[in-house]
Amino acid sequence: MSSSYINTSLPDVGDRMLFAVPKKGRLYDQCLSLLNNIGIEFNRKPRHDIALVSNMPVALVFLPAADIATYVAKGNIDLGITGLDIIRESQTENDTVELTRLGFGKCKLQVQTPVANDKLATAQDLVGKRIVTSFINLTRQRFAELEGKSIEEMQTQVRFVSGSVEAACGLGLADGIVDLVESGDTMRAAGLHAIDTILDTESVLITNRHQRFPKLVDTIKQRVEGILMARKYVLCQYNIRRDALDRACAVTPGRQAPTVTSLEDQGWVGVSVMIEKKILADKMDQLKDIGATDILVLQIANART
Ligand SMILES: Nc1ncnc2c1ncn2[C@@H]1O[C@H](COP(=O)(O)OP(=O)(O)OP(=O)(O)O)[C@@H](O)[C@H]1O
Ligand SMILES: O=P(O)(O)OC[C@H]1O[C@H](OP(=O)(O)OP(=O)(O)O)[C@H](O)[C@@H]1O
Repeated sequence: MSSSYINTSLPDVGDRMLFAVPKKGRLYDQCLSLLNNIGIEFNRKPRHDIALVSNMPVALVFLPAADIATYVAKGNIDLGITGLDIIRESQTENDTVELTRLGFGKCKLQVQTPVANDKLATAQDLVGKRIVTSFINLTRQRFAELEGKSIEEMQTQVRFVSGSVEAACGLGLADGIVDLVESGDTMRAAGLHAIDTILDTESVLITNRHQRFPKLVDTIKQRVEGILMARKYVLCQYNIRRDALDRACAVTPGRQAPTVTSLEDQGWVGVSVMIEKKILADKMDQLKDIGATDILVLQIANART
């Protein structure tokens, strides 16, 4: 459960909590931005995969995203950021605890076939055929389910390749593939289309069941959730006639309840309330319709729930 680094050129992590983040790839930039936003300060030397955090008893460990779930599940790492797809594929969901979904790294794990082959239009059409993927466990589970058989007995052949999965059909290695799709550009460029979705995935903050540092884990979780909330909501302030307050509160109920303050003019109140960004414009229109004035919208830099 505890860390045991023997390479003396590595920084001494001492009794620090180990926090794994992807060392490169799709999640890297967003993870660094999140660490910055939650006030984690560190200096990573070139080619070093461990960086000591200067303002918390934490050491960051930069690992391939694909391995992070396994390290966390086994207890070698206390906290980590990786994709839900990786957790499911590495079958570590029972040994990891999902703390928070992070809202980035969103994509779908999809079954894809050549557009030109209209005989392969549904996942069922691929049963018994050849599939290539980096997600063999999730693919086998899906096709065993479609066949109504166990993974040992299923007919569909599922083979592993580590990357450039989309090339497999064109090269004659597979009839279909299973791979991640975000914009769909990679899939379309390879002449493929999606015929089934196995999983909707995004990045998650995970820990394990052995938690050596529950307090620190909780602090980081709260900081992350504060940043996610700040990104999702704005603070809206407006004035409304006292007799229209009930209607205004129905339009903007807030996360818990609006804050209502008295104004010098007894017939009016000021309201301050959090509103989700995606419904803001609509809510402002509705407030205007019921007579609200001086409707102001303020960005939230950070929050604690
Ligand atoms: N196109 C994408 N859009 C959004 N998220 C993605 C996309 N591709 C991958 N991800 C997410 O990022 C995780 C890591 O994928 P990535 O391709 O960066 O892995 P990697 O193979 O470790 O990196 P690299 O390809 O640089 O070696 C995936 O498991 C998934 O959760
Ligand atoms: O739908 P899109 O927006 O095109 O994204 C999908 C692609 O992104 C991922 O690969 P990535 O580009 O990270 O490189 P990789 O194949 O080396 O993992 C994934 O494996 C797809 O190939």
